[in-house]
Parts: sequence; structure tokens; C-alpha cells
Amino acid sequence: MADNSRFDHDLVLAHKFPETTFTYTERDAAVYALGVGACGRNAIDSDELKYVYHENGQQFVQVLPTFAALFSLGSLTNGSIDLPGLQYDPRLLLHGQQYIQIYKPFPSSASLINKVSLAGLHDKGKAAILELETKSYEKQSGELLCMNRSTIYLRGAGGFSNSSHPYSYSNYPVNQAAAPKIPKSQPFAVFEDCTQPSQALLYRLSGDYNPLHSDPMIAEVAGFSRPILHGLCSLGFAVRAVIKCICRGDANIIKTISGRFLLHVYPGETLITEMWLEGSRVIYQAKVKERNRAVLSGFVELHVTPSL
Ligand SMILES: CCC/C=C/C(=O)SCCNC(=O)CCNC(=O)[C@H](O)C(C)(C)COP(=O)([O-])OP(=O)([O-])OC[C@H]1O[C@@H](n2cnc3c(N)ncnc32)[C@H](O)[C@@H]1OP(=O)([O-])[O-]
Repeated sequence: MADNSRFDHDLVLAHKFPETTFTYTERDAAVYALGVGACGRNAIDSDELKYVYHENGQQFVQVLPTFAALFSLGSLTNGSIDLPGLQYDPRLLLHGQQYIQIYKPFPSSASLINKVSLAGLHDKGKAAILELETKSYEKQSGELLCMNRSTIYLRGAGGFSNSSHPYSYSNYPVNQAAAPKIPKSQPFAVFEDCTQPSQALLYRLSGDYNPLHSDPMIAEVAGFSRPILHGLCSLGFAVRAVIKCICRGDANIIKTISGRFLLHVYPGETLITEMWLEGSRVIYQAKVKERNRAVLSGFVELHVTPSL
């Protein structure tokens, strides 16, 4: 049992995060797109080539909406977070959820200013849950580009408050919570995609260097038979499926992305994304084919109701 006597929720809550900057280039956008499987099955895929190549030059490449999630990585060091009052074993950290609001399409390169705040902190007994909100502004125009809310699941770090009244703080609307009800009906669309055995090694080059995704010994300590895929990589695969099957390749109609990581994915496994359309909201669930287990579920909100 972890010693959480030094876990101080008031200290965590009082922490003021410094503003950080994040600069990316066209190359970063393309490396990210390859990391989440764009063009992985077809190098000339007309919906996806635009994220890695443009005939008039790299400055015209488009940026996937899930690229936004990278902007929030500045709060982490090697995939884990260090805050006064926060007591946990970084090897047991897992990504629980991600919520992204997109306010305008991303330029192919940009310098951003990130304003980070604590959006939630919960004692779940066996785990602590930390939620960080990152608002990213374009440095040049000062315009708000997107907001990320990352939920970090700290196994073994719960039990820091009175178990009859477990501590729970959040400062955002409940309807933005990530787990939608999966419809019982047949999915509107289904998309199957293979992750590569090297997927996590490629994805980490986009900035999440947590060794859980690359080091067999660390993965074993964390309770896995081998390194696991980044949650945000699985999210990238699932949202690509939505862009392809529902948005007809037009990612600019995506307004909000939400996902809850239900179970780990091993690089090399096949992801089957099932999608249901409810007006302008797409509910999705991704399963690993080899284990027939749901690994990710969430929703994508669109600016328009697609005419299909
Ligand atoms: C961040 C950057 C670093 C990146 C790292 C990665 O990519 S790692 C790779 C990517 N990530 C992964 O691979 C992680 C995959 N996911 C998992 O392995 C498991 O879902 C788990 C270990 C996170 C939780 O399982 P479990 O059996 O221990 O949980 P339980 O069902 O007993 O519920 C306990 C409480 O927690 C709540 N809650 C539950 N799940 C989530 C969630 N995802 N999210 C939020 N909350 C969650 C649940 O509602 C309940 O609260 P309630 O309702 O009582 O108030």
C-alpha cells in the first residue's frame, strides 16, 4: 500500500502553473500524422496524404485535429508530472481521458502560449485522478486555438482523504465528462486499422518520451508484458477513422473530441473503431481485435450534421 500521508490536496490545488510555450513546424505535424497511422495502409490515401505531403511544399500540409493533444505535453517531464503536494509512483501513471475543444483549424506551423490550470482532483481509493486544463493561444495573434483537458490516472495514489467522504474537486461542466453510453444498435460505420509493432516508438518522437511505451523493464514494473501504446496514439487512430468514415476526409468540421482509455493497447494490435451518429455527435468505441476488448470510447462533436 502506498504511503499517501504526504499527499496534500490543498497544496496541489493551490499550485499556479507557469505559462509555457510550444512551437511546432510542418515536420512535427507530419511526424505526428505518421505516428497515428496516417497513410499507414495506403501511402497515397487521398484523405490522409495531405497531413504528410503537399505538392506545393510542406508549408501547406494540414494538421490533424488530435495534434492539439501534444500542446498539453509541456506540463509533463518524460510523461509524468511533478507538483508540490502530489505523491505517487510515476511508473504507475496512466492516461485516463482526453477532452479537446478546437476553436480554429491549426496552421501547419505555429508558436503557442499555453495557460495551464488544475481542472480536477479526485480520490478514488485505489487511485488518484488529476485533471489538467491547457488553453493554447497563438503567440502572434493572441487567438485561442484550442483547449485540452487531460485526465491522469495515478494508480496506488488514492486514499489521501477521508474514505467516507473521498475528496473530489472539478471545475468544469459534467456534460464534458468523457464516457458516453455506447448504443446497443448496429454501428453506422466500422473501420479496421493495424497499429505497427513500432507504433509507440514512432509516436514518442512527437514528444511523449515516457519509457512505459519503449522500455520493456519499465513496462513490466507497471504491470504490462511489454511496452504499451500511448493513449493519445490510440485516440489519433480512432479520430482518423471518424474523419474518414463520417467527415468524408474533412477534419475541419470537428469541434470537440473526447476519449476515455478503457484498457491498454499493445503496439501491433488491430484497432476496430465502431461509430454511431447522433445528430452532429459521433459516438465511437475502439476495440482490440486480437483480444476482443474495448480499449477506448468517446465522442466527436461536429460543426454540422453530416449528410450521408
Ligand atoms: C498523461 C500522459 C502520459 C501518457 C500515458 C499513457 O498514454 S498510458 C496508456 C494509455 N492509457 C491506458 O492504457 C489506460 C487504460 N485504462 C485502464 O487501464 C483502466 O481503465 C484504469 C486502470 C485507468 C482504471 O481501471 P480500474 O479498474 O482501476 O478503475 P475502475 O473501473 O475500478 O474505476 C475506478 C474509478 O476511476 C474511474 N475511472 C475508471 N477508468 C477511468 C479512466 N480511464 N479515466 C478516468 N477515470 C476513470 C471510475 O469512474 C471510477 O470512479 P467512480 O465511478 O467509482 O467514481
